[in-house]
Amino acid sequence: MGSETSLKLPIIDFSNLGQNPGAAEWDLVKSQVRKALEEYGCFEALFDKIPAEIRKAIFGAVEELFDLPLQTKMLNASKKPYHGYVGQYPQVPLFESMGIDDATIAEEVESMTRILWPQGNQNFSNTIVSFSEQVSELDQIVRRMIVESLGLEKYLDEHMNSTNHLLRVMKYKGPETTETKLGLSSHTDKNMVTILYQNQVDGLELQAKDGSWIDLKPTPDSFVVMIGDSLYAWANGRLHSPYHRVMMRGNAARYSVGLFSVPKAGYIIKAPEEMIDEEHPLLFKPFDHVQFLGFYYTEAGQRAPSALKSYCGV
Ligand SMILES: O=C(O)CCC(=O)C(=O)O
Ligand SMILES: [Fe+2]
Repeated sequence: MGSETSLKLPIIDFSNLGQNPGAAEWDLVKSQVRKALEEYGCFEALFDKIPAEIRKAIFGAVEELFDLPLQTKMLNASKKPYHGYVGQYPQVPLFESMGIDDATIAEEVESMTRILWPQGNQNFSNTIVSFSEQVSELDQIVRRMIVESLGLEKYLDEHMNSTNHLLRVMKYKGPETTETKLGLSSHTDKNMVTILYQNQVDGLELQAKDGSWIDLKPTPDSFVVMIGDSLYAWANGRLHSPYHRVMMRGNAARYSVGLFSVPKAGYIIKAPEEMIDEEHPLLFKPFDHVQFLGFYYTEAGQRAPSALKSYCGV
């Protein structure tokens, strides 16, 4: 199971898309997205609409945040798991992260910013909001392509309105030994779609369907797009939600930023009837993502090989 592989993730170029679903380029990219998500549940996306200043500024903002004293960061301790500050976990000592709910909404980000910088930090909140807005455009393009390729157009608005955007920023210290050390344990994401952007320190690994681990080495221009369990359930298993982990080497710190489209509390995730037939019997009973997360963070949920299956598998 633990073997390395020379498999490479597909790289999909979104740079030449007009805002024009139905054009030839749109359909071509859509078919690449579908294929990559069936096979890997993940791909690298080239998306040049995000200006270089914002790409650069985001890591400045992230470093500034993690450089705050621990007590300050802990002021934003999480109400929901992984939504606020997380760090100093004995099982993943190199890892810390901060979640920013509704990261595309300026007032929400500003009020969270004031917790950390009572005197305000407009530069920080502006950077977070612009980055999140730009990346959420890629999230919307990808999800629209998914909905179309599954033939679920009539659910497009419902699907798009069913989520909020959570931005999580992550820091992994370098282990500063010659050994490779665990940065973040293997898991599947529980949300709909995750889009990751990293500084140039690699470490993210993705498990292919054959069990081998692919080292991701995204270029400075690319984003890693990944499917979570909620979309896997909605598509009734047609798209893969991959296990992934972070393994750290060397001295340099790795910074990454993830935009997570997260189903709203109270929204029931239910595979549309179009997804169910003799070849594709229903995999999961309808569920509320927030309640599912509640189960995931219990001991039984953490132990289960697939928390979603244990929670609501048919
Ligand atoms: O840091 C990364 O690249 C991955 C983070 C991750 O998998 C997660 O936050 O769910
Ligand atoms: Fe993840």
